[in-house]
Amino acid sequence: MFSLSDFEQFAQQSLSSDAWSYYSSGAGLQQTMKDNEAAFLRYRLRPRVLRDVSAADTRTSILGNTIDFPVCVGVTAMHKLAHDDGELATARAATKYKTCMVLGSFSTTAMEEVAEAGSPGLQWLQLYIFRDRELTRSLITQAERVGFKAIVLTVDQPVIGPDSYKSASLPPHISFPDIGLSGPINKEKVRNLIDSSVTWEEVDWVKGLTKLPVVLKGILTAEDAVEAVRHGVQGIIVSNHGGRQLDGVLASVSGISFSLCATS
Ligand SMILES: Cc1cc2nc3c(=O)[nH]c(=O)nc-3n(C[C@H](O)[C@H](O)[C@H](O)COP(=O)(O)O)c2cc1C
Ligand SMILES: CCCCCCC(=O)C(=O)O
Repeated sequence: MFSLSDFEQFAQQSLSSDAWSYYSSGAGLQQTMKDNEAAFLRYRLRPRVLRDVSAADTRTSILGNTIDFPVCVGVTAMHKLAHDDGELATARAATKYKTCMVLGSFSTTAMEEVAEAGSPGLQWLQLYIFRDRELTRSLITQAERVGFKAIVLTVDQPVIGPDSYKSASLPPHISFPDIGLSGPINKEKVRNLIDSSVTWEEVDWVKGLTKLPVVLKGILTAEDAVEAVRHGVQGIIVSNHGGRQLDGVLASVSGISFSLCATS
């Protein structure tokens, strides 16, 4: 396998049809999902010259931690849909290549085990604001305890979109140990966990609960980037959730320039 499309082809052949459709689909007519890729293809780089590249170094730092190259393992739920090793395998790989992994709240492996498998690598926790605020708080406390270095609060998913998993229940081997749900899990039950009434107040609430940096994931507009800065978050991830939530919104990469202009 040489390219992402080789890998994609292999995945399609190896996965169950529900898992493949979960990993590869977008919301609605998938206009935004398709545009994410098309927008990347439209961008062109502006190379600068005469910069002494005799010792090229791809290392960079994110929120004060060094990674070997500027690509991280973004958050995706339910790694055990793809392989029994689930998030343990992803964590090992991220650590091997010295980059950051963002573990999902909907991890199919306990946070503690993922932290151990990825040690001493860099890991962040992705968080939802659950209706159950104690559960939300306990995930933050646990992330601090196991040594995660940031909280990534997903703000573009107050409701899990209807296209997120095709069947009504998840396969029986799928469980969410940190959330206390074991299989077979009903999809509606998962959707009902998330609080759709969240506002910027909850951002302040999360910030008040932890000393870890808080990163907002799912900002697409200049206005919200400015608001995020006003609320004192340490980072934003410009994203449309892979076109999996709202169809018809702008491509993630197009949001980056708006957000950069606004925050600078
Ligand atoms: C299979 C799959 C599962 C995902 N699960 C989550 C999740 O649990 N939480 C989350 O915030 N984003 C989730 N995402 C969205 C990704 O983190 C990411 O936003 C998306 O792949 C697109 O990249 P972009 O953010 O650069 O647009 C998931 C995406 C995919 C493809
Ligand atoms: C039925 C579980 C759905 C979890 C949603 C995770 C997510 O954000 C995604 O895009 O998928």
